[in-house]
Amino acid sequence: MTTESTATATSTPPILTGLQSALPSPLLSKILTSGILLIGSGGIGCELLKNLALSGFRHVEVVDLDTIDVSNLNRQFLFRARHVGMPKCKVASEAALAMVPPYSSPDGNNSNSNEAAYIPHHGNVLDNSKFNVPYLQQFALVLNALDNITARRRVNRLCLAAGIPLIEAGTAGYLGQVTVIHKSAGVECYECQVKATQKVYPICTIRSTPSMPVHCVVWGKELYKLCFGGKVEESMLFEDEESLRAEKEGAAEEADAEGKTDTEKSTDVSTNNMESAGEKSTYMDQVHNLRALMDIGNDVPQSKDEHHESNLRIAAKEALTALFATEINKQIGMNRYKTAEKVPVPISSQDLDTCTNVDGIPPTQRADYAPTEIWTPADCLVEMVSCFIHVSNASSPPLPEFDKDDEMAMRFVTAACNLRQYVFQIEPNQSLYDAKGIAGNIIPAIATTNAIVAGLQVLQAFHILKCQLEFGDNKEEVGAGIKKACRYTYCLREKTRKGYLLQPTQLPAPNPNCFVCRNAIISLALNTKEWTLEMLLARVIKKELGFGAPTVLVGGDIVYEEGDDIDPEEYAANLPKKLVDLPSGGVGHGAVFGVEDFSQDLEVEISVTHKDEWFITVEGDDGAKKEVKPDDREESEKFEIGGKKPVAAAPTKSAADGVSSEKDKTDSKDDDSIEVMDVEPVDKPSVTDGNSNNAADDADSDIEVIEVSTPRPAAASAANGSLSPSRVPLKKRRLDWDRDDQNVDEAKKSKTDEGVEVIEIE
Ligand SMILES: Nc1ncnc2c1ncn2[C@@H]1O[C@H](COP(=O)(O)OP(=O)(O)OP(=O)(O)O)[C@@H](O)[C@H]1O
Ligand SMILES: [Zn+2]
Repeated sequence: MTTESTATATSTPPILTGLQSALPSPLLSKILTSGILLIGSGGIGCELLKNLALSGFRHVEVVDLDTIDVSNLNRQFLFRARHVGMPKCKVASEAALAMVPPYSSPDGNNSNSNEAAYIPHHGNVLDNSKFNVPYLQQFALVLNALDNITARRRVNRLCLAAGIPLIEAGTAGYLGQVTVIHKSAGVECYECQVKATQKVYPICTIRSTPSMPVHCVVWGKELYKLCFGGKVEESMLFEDEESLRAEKEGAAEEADAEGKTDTEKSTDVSTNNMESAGEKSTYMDQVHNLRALMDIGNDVPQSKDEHHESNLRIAAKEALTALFATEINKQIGMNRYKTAEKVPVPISSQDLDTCTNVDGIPPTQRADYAPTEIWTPADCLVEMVSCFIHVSNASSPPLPEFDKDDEMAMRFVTAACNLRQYVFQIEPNQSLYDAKGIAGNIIPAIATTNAIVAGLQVLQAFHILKCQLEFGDNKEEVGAGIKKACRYTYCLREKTRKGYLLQPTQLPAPNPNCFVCRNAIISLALNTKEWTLEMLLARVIKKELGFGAPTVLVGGDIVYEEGDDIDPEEYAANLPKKLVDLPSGGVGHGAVFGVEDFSQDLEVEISVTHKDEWFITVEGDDGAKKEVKPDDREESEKFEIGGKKPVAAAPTKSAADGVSSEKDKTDSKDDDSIEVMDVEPVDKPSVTDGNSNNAADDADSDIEVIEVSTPRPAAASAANGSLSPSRVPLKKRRLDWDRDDQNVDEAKKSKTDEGVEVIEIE
């Protein structure tokens, strides 16, 4: 646990007076006493913290693993330039705490219980030693403001196991969605739906501690701008003397305001940022030098002599050494990467030496070059140097902005991205082809969408608290209340037929085949004679199914176990064994084995189909699928989750179609995948009146359920890997005051007064 921020009531609370008139007093009392856990203090998280503070919440804990980067400042508005490098959760908690209205109870009692505490935890929510079921059970509810599937999955499972409601949200550009997940409400969980295949990456900031390839592609694009851009200051990696000075002054003021002594200021490095505030990065001077040698931004063009190329190589080596070694070492020394999954490893000096090796051939100029190959660190460096030389020799300047269709830009970004991946040990490395796919799908994050979504989350929090207030410890009733009151709301890009951009729908029922919330048996097809237990654990049980510390049981006997108190050697002998050769009868065709994870309170059974022939299947113009050729992927990629249950005889190849869909599924479950469905304006849905959904009728008089004729959701279902984009709601609702457009304003006003969750956005 890091530092705790507290504030006490002082005088008449002006904002709380406003809250007192806006919220019913029992709800306000509940808000004042409820503990809230927020996971993620980035784009959505900052908005949420501000909303929570201004709504009067006084007990909030915030988990985030990242530190503040310059690129966060444009919309993560709780952060200032002087905070760069500090933990996001700490700065955000302190900024939000300052917004909490002071509170004095009606009897004038300013006791300690009225003290507000916003507690930051600079850590990874995947860390089971801290963020586990008992920890979550302290809170009334959990709010997610995350940006990746792995963490969302983890919080989903923890909340289900702890029986704590989770308000999940995500945005992708203009699209967003919010929903409520709660075990006793009997509603869909985060993992109930298979994700669609289209991916976009709604990012416009740089992760200081990257964890996914997309973070490194974004960084590579900014490095392109820094090295080749017409306006170097537009790169998120740029820093100038002025902002450094402001940063230093800000940090000093902050330390003074906190009453820190000089000794504290000099020693309090990890939390206060004093030591690094205003300190120049190690690469900026070298980059300026390199730009000058390439004649970028020079007032007077450089004259180039016969030493020019070797000077350029030396400058390139200095800049790349600063970027991929010196700066990394400096940040490691300042404990900046303490939440990284693996300790970063600077690029070796041996590799960096290749920058000045005139014989080095860039991978893209080799005879056997293929855009799908993965470059080594040395390849990446040679490729980057060749880009610098290319630009320096070109008759016209490079494109000022990265363009994925510009060949040099793509080579440069692929190499830069991979070098950063090597440093942070992020897999899988990206071929030029892969990196292009990611680079082309990065869309800007939009602050307004984050703000709208965070507002909706807090309104859902009010509903949950009201249910907890009304039904107390009666879990079933609280669950039923949540199911009735809460909404799955889509934030659309196109207005609905009646002109609304928010579309609330009933919380969907769980998928009966969900192994997470419905304990459904998972079917798994793979080659049981080729797969080892080790492959199964890494590729399927951990990566695909998200188990953290699995125990594997075959025939009721443990064949593998992980955990803090387990000796890793105990089951090591089983790891290289083929599945069919495992003890207790092995895992062959038709076998059912168990996997448990006590950290997530999760137990599943996996039913296995042996399959040894895999084919690539394509869909013809007529929609029919046909197998075109044997699948030559690595063995560990040839498996299928879901699909057909095992049959008595070994299946023929036609018994296990869907190789292509298997590939799609694998793709779509990448941690960094983000799916957005096409956005369709809601045009004239066919209203089958009279069939309006009962729950909505009796739950909310303000919502009417109408049926839509097509299986396509009228709403956009979006989010950064967040909710259930492929879900196709059969029902669609609209506000009843929407029925008569002329009365919308009046009706909206009256509903707003009641604090309904549907807002019209002009
Ligand atoms: N495993 C994790 N543990 C703790 N924090 C995490 C974890 N994974 C992601 N986060 C944090 O979640 C936050 C997500 O915020 P981020 O700004 O990237 O996305 P966002 O809130 O969807 O907004 P935007 O899309 O506008 O960027 C980041 O600050 C990140 O550090
Ligand atoms: Zn589920």
